[in-house]
Amino acid sequence: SHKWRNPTSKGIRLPPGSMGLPFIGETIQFFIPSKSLDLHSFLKSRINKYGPLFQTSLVGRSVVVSSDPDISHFILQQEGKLVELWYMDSFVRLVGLSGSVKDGSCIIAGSIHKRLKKLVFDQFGPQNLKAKLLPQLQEMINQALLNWTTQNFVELKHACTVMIINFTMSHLFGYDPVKYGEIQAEEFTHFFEGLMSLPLNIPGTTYHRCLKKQKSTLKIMKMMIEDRQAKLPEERTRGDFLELIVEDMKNNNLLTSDLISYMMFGLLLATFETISTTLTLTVMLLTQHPLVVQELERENKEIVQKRSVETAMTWEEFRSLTFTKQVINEVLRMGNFVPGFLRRAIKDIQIKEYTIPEGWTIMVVPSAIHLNPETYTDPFVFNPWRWKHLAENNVTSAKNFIPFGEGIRLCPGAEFSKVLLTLFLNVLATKYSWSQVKPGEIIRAPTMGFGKGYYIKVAEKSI
Ligand code: HEM
Repeated sequence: SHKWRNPTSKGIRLPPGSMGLPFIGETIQFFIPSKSLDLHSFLKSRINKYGPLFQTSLVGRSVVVSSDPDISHFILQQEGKLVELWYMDSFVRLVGLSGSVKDGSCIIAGSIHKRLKKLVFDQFGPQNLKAKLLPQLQEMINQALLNWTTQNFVELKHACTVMIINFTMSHLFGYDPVKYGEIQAEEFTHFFEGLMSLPLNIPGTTYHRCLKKQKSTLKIMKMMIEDRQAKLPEERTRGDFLELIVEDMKNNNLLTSDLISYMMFGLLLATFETISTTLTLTVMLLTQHPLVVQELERENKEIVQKRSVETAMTWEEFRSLTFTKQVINEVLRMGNFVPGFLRRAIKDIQIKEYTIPEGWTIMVVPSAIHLNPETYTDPFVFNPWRWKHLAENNVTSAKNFIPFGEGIRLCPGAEFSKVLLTLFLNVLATKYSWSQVKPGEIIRAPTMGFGKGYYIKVAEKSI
């Protein structure tokens, strides 16, 4: 480890670990693709060697990695006090979270953060889900699946991406393709890989393509906002997300159309990437576990036997899909789609005998928590039934299951995501059958991807 980097002169003790090579640090090891759901080898080897809290150096930054449930819980509770949100520079630039890209800091903080978060909660939270989104999501899922049966095969992540982008744009943002042109959702399929690629803004690179797509989408979003502002009095009936925002903009001049267009773009990204990845992994795992599919069918039969199959599912019926939700929990536990939650220490932080110096990056890794054999017996076995047992024995406290984060930065799309995933699973497993065109491949680098794609053929189930 490099002495010049370690402020040991202050007499503080840093967590164990190695800073690797000058400047590059251990970045290369961190980005080496791993092809399983197991803990990434970068983490595994370091946790074995140094314990659950260790130091490293990534993309030119000094980082402390936490894989300990209690330390992670503590850190995630310190937002605004000892830590603040921090994302990698290339990510920040593309998502547009930041006005000042130089130090990667995020300006959506404090009172603006609170306000925007409330807006997102209002739109994506339980109340609106129950009142409005549940039937809309069912329609989206039914239409998409029916459409997939007409195709020779679908690449699942791509197909889900298109489904979700079209839904978010039309139902939440009130997008009108006649007015603004087709959204070209398929161009977003590799957007996230672009975020994680080298930030070289040269024509031909993935990063350049992403920036271009971002720019054109932001322009459309800004037009949508301004058009809606102009029409507000007579169009106050849609009750969609854009209407809520535009109402709020009237009373707060910090909420400019530039800021809001960035936020909408960020929301779009947050929605499609996480959910399409989760859905793809879900189908992959179900294909390997036919007993789970049988149980999903059994649960559905029990619930719908009281009514015609064609009627939409009610909120009460939805709530009683206990096993289906256990499957989703199990996929979220094993999937770990967000490889690390990033924070920056705004003060020196004392943790046991160690100090995390001010300015350092802290990465909380949920995978280490979700794959901990002390909490989850045989953590690499896909076993949705374990959740019944876990609930009965009160094993999983909030600290041991954090797929949506924790604290002030808790994902405001958590309920929405769970409803969408549960509904999709219900419809797929009960009305459709599918076969793999070829086995899928899971690649973590460190975010999850599916290599050349996961291709399936979908057919309606003969009843
Ligand atoms: C399976 C689906 C999803 C997963 C696993 C997920 C996961 C997460 C996690 C772990 C965080 C916290 C990150 C941190 O603390 O650094 C987060 C934040 C966030 N998520 Fe999600 N998310 C999902 C879907 C969604 C959806 C559908 C939306 C759309 C509303 C959304 C919007 C957001 C936003 C706006 C934040 C930032 C919150 C803040 O900074 O306060 N997410 N998500």
